[in-house]
Amino acid sequence: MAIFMLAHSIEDYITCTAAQVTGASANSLRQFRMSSEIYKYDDHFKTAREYLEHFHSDMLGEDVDEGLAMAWTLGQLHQTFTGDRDFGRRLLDVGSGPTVYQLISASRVCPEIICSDIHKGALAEIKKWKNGDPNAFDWTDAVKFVCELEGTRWESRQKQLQNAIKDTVVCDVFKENPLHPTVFSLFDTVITAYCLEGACWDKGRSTYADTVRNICSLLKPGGYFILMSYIGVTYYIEGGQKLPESLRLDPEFVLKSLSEAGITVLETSVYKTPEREECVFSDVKSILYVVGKKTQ
Ligand SMILES: C[S@@+](CC[C@H](N)C(=O)[O-])C[C@H]1O[C@@H](n2cnc3c(N)ncnc32)[C@H](O)[C@@H]1O
Repeated sequence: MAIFMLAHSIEDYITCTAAQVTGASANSLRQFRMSSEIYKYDDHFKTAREYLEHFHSDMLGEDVDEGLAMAWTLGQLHQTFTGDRDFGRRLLDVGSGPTVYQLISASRVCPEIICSDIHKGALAEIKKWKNGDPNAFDWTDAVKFVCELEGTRWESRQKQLQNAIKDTVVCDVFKENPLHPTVFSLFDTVITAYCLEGACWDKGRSTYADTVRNICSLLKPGGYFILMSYIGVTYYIEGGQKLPESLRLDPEFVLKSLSEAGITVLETSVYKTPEREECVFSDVKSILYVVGKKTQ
């Protein structure tokens, strides 16, 4: 989990890193499309790896600005996936970014997990980790934390998650079928953590509701939907400027969007972000965690 991201079209992600080589300004190269997979990750971090190092190198520590609440989040996911519900075999994670913490608990019950994101560099980080690459980001602390809750052995659970991640695919939540052109049958469970609010931050509420509908269309009737979202952001900070946010998400609107997309909400929890004098990335107020079931 981490910050909202301000670059939300594929063009934004394809900012050319050649600026460093040629001395040209990044702005003058913004229009230039590279065929390479080395895209700028967002407006704060050049690469997905930099993002990981910033937000997750002390993953169980407290980041008061963004309300990074890893222990709370892992605890919510643990409770969800150790309950009585049958989450099926096949799970899709939408907007995975370069992270896998959100899938640790799920991997105990769902043996086939597909990770998806618009950013290929983020997916490449997941692939490295799945393949046991020695340069992959280290998720051991998160895995150990969940294993303490489960009473399981972390080495075998880490392997279980690595084996469960079957593929990483490009997705775009703005498409009616976000996984197009890749074809999958409908999923038993869909998770999305901190993706839609970032993707839609300047696009308004009706676009947000469309993205909720788009990703819920990938879920089987009777399947489960798990969402984590930042709430109450009124601005993002970029280059020292406060950029007004267009969604102003509150739990009521998020839940209404889910309901309009055919999801019956079963459980919600809220984590309140600690008060702080100055915000670094945004003025996020809380985190909403939702478990729902597709009924239509
Ligand atoms: C804040 S990160 C969250 C990553 C991860 N889920 C987590 O919990 O840390 C948001 C992710 O949404 C992805 N994203 C942004 N716009 C998107 C879009 N239109 N379609 C799919 N993913 C998108 C970004 O590339 C980024 O990896």
